Amino acid sequence: MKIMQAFRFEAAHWLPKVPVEHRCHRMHGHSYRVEVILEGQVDETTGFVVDFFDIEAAFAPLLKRLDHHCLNEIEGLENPTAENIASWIWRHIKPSLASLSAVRVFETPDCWAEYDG
Ligand SMILES: Nc1nc2c(c(=O)[nH]1)N=C([C@H](O)[C@H](O)COP(=O)(O)OP(=O)(O)OP(=O)(O)O)CN2
Ligand SMILES: [Zn+2]
Repeated sequence: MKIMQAFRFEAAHWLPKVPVEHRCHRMHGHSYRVEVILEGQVDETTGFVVDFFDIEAAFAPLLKRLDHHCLNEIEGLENPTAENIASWIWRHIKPSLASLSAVRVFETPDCWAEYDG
């Protein structure tokens, strides 16, 4: 069984590795959506794979670091592409969410990157 919980945050960033003519080389912002996807057996007693409240608790410290910040200033996110944000989130929440299956980061409603370890 798979379950998913979504989170949103607002952040600024710029992409240092693209050519200076690329518009994403300039500082700009996005309304990011993050989908945290878990996979596992449904517990017979609770009916949960994992309690959504536990996912929220695991993600809360990251949300605090990401929301309304400049992503380039966060350690490990110096090149904050959607791909790198997805793997950064994975690295930080996997220790507290063993059944983590994937992290999907939407930079816009039409573009996402997914990391599954
Ligand atoms: N593979 C990736 N490609 C690009 C990434 C990325 O993270 N991974 N990121 C960017 C820029 O961050 C860029 O800002 C993307 O957003 P934006 O240009 O605003 O998106 P749209 O083109 O859909 O926006 P419109 O202004 O509505 O056209 C670029 N590439
Ligand atoms: Zn961008």
